[in-house]
Amino acid sequence: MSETTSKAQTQADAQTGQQSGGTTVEGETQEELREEWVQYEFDGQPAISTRDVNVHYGDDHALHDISIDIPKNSVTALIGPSGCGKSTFLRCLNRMNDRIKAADVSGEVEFNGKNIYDKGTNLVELRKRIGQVFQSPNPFPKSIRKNISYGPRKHGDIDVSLLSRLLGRDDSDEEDELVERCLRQAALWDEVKDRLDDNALGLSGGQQQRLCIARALATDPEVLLMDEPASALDPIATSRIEDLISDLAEDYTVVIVTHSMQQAARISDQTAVFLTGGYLVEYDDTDKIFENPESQRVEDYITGKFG
Ligand SMILES: Nc1ncnc2c1ncn2[C@@H]1O[C@H](COP(=O)(O)OP(=O)(O)OP(=O)(O)O)[C@@H](O)[C@H]1O
Repeated sequence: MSETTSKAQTQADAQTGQQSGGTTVEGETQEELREEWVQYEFDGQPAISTRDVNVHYGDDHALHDISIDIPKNSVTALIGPSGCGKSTFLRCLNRMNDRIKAADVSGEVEFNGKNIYDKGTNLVELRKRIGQVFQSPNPFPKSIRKNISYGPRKHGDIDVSLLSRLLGRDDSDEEDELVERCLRQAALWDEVKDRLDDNALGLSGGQQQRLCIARALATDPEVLLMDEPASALDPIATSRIEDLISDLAEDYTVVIVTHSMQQAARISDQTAVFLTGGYLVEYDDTDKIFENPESQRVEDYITGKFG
């Protein structure tokens, strides 16, 4: 279907009843849905490319043939109604679904020229390069400093100097530099620089979430996956996280699941819209999705007719 006819065809389908009532896409394959919109094109290289990603949880087919290219150094939002597979798809991007026994993933996810689902992929290395920030802030019950340096120390990325070890000291210039860099990148340094050895659990929710972002940055990732990172925060803390995400996109690729269409519109460069049943119904520049989507279903969803 051509670009010019696709929307008209979709609307005609809706009138002839081929559309299945908006919230579901029963009877249509991902391939048929895919014909409703034009392949999203952008300048530059993708950070991640997915090809025909399917996920089953037992008999439940939770994601259908998801194929998208995610541009480097930008924010990609995944939106859609509850249960449409946003988090499942996000977890496919760094194989976090491997931890869910019932999840069966097929298809390819290409990162740095390799399919991350190939045998022999080093999962520790993969998750250092593709970090994750969760819905609720989950700092370790350790000092602010140790929250940042724990991972790099564990992986041997920070060497404690021989002198420090002989003196029984745990600190190092390398650690100090890392802690300051990550806290600055996460816009938290000024608030915590005088209490780096305090327990992180004493920070506010918004500060804890920025600490978790700083912790994710400490392993030197290329991609940050965020699953509703602001949903547990008040509006002021949310706004700080949104500003931070926009700043981070200068150096990192961010993929964010959000329930808030306003948030997706504010901070993302491109948006993928999923609908119930685990189908991708449109993927394009965020402005296009919110101002002139190709798919009638997307228009109905973003104008609040359902979902
Ligand atoms: N661990 C699991 N075991 C079995 N089924 C699961 C599991 N996680 C998700 N599912 C199912 O997969 C489908 C997609 O769920 P997922 O959490 O990915 O959707 P979502 O769009 O992120 O939802 P929400 O917006 O409510 O967080 C749902 O039908 C859900 O019940």
